[in-house]
Amino acid sequence: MARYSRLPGSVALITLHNPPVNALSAAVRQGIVDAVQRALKDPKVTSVVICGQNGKFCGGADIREFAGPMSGPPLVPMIHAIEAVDKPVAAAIEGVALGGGLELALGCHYRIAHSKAVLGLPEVTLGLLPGAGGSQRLPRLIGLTAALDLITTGQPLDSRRLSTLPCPCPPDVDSLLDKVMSKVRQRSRGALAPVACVQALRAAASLPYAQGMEKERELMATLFNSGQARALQYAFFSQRVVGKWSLPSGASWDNSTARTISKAAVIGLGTMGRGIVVALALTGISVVAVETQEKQLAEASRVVPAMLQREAGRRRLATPPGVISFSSNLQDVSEVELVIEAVFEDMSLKLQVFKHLASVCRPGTLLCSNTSGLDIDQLAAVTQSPGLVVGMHFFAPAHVMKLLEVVYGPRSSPEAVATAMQLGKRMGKVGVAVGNCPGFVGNRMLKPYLEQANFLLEEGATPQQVDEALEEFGFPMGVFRMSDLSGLDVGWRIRKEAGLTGPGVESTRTRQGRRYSPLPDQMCEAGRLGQKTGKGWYQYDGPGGRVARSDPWVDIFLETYRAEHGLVARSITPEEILERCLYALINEGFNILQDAVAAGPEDIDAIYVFGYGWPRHRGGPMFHAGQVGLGRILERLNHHHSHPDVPHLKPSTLLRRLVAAGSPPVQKWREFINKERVHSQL
Ligand SMILES: CC/C=C\C/C=C/C(=O)SCCNC(=O)CCNC(=O)[C@H](O)C(C)(C)COP(=O)(O)OP(=O)(O)OC[C@H]1O[C@@H](n2cnc3c(N)ncnc32)[C@H](O)[C@@H]1OP(=O)(O)O
Repeated sequence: MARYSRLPGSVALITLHNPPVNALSAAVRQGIVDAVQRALKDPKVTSVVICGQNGKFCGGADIREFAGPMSGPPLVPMIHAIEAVDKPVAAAIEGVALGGGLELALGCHYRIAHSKAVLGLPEVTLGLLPGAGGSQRLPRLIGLTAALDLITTGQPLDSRRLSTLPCPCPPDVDSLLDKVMSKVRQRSRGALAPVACVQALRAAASLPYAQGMEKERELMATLFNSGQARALQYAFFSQRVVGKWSLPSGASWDNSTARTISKAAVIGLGTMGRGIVVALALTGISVVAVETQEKQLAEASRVVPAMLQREAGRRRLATPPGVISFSSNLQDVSEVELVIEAVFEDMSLKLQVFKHLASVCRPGTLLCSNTSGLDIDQLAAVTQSPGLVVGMHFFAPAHVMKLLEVVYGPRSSPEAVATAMQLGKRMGKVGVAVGNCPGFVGNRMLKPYLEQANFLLEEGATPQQVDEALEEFGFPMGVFRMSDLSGLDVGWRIRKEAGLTGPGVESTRTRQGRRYSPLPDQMCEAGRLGQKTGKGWYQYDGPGGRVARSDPWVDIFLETYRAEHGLVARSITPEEILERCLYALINEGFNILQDAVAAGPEDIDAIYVFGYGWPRHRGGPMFHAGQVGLGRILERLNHHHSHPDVPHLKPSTLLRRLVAAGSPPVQKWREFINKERVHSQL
């Protein structure tokens, strides 16, 4: 027979009981079948362990039964049924697991054996073969060669201990490891751990166990003491910290209730809108996709279902995607619970859409804008319920990129923020709640970074030099390669709207009282918009080309520009490139914390890691500042702040105060900022 018991907690224990060797008699088989059924039916049971009474797992089929007529449940289907159950089943092997006993263990999902256990398939010695699946499962577990040896001789084995075994390797192991190493180096962009993993496995393949262990210890010690491990562990926690959002009003994730959205609409089916439709539909939400331009609508109706299909297939979704209906009529959104406006980044157009939405949507509908930096309050002001308006800033491609900035204004209700954050979570995004200001967090910090990159070109650097320094740091793409990919006209349009460039604006290097580089505007004026035109800071094989090559035209363009403005090119080191670009960005991060636009450094770091390609093994810009040393950042900002007309390099008050307070670790900044605020020091 077999005894069934449920251990405290969730494990069911099935103990074979048939002294002296727990042979699989008809009664034992029946007992196993019944016990497995019980374990499956018991909702409290989440896993099953099979063991044998009296220190013996099982001596195999009951040899005595072979002589008579078969009775009781047959062994083969019984083992099949065990293998098929969806709760994990483990065999705990003590003493012997022989013949049908080992075959029973092979049908379990896991096997764990005592060091003195003896395992074997001795059927051959009884004129049989391992006919309860042993001849089929064992070679799949231990390979054909070892299985041949065990099954044809019937010789039992001691329970193996992995440290005593050689590492099975393909004949060309060195070339395999070299190939993997170069792939890993390329992919990891300076991360140490993936490289160390390959080194450890090389040791397993080439060294005796003890030496392999020594190598593993050495590698682990290096990783443990590296800043990268600390950065990655910090990134792990910051991802979780941002989920526990809080607003200056005191509303937070644990005192606000989110609405569950089942019907949503997206307005505008350009690149962003299409991605957002797919992201929503993948969560099972029914989406009304609205586009008023006929041509764009026709293209989206063709492209979006294919995108959805592809992504659903890639994610092997259990739930079928939500239904998408396409429309050219804004009136069709009247029944949805939430709208995401994703029209062109133009305030007057967005205002027009919001006014229209306010008139067609049911009262209580949440209205969200996928703006990358425009004023959410201004949009909220044209609706009847400003509390129901938030920004949902997606990143392209919206159905792939993890980051979502959820932008709240002073009038956004906790419910609206909670719903947007919850929706982001359903879409698999890392949502970060941020305050309303031009560019929010991500793009506000990007501005001084881009600005410094342009200044560096004026002063003598090439786009390649700048990009190489940033890529060496760990960004997947340097700033100029990235601009070419996203299109130089995006920033051009924003600068035109801000009155910084365009007809009637004088082509000087100081605008609106600040140092300004007209280089990117001039590139656009020359029709060099990036990959889409086949030419930007680099040249490509043609419009839409992806492979960037340096372009002598750009070198001549920069030389001419410098000559026109009386600038003398100087040699610029990668260190200066990093300091100027990254410290300007970090400094803006401190300003953002000071202004309470981000709740803490983790929010900024999550935004940069998940949305802007900041290398995860460097934690994020604010964490990096702590690693470099706040004093050092302050000193270098002071050094580079030689141009009083470059305010982004002027060290932020918060940075100064942190340095004055002895540079507390990044985990303490939130508390520090709150205290400073209470004492009106910020
Ligand atoms: C459709 C698929 C059908 C079949 C596939 C499966 C086939 C099989 O499983 S065939 C059986 C394979 N198993 C064996 O060949 C193991 C045989 N037994 C042993 O090798 C040893 O008994 C032992 C290592 C398990 C224990 O050794 P030890 O402690 O020295 O005790 P004994 O050998 O004296 O045995 C004690 C006692 O138990 C009886 N016994 C042992 N194994 C079986 C068995 N499989 N079936 C029935 N009875 C078994 C043994 O005869 C002794 O009995 P007595 O005390 O009455 O003599």
